[in-house]
Amino acid sequence: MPTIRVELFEGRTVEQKRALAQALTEATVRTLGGSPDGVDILFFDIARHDWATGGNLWSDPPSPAG
Ligand SMILES: O=C(O)C/C=C/C(=O)C(=O)O
Repeated sequence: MPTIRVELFEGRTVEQKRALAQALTEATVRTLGGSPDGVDILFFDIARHDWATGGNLWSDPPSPAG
């Protein structure tokens, strides 16, 4: 069964996650076949101070140079 991990910044609402779970499940079944009951969606809320891109934490203010 396909299992999809979604790692995202904390703060999204249950309604947003419900809508995303439904959209991802529909897209998975449409693309791969099978049953919606066979698709698992796992959400992982990540704090901005636990996520870095380009060496910079998302919790830090952007540098003046961009
Ligand atoms: O929007 C989120 O929840 C996470 C976004 C991450 C990025 O935009 C990135 O890593 O570049």
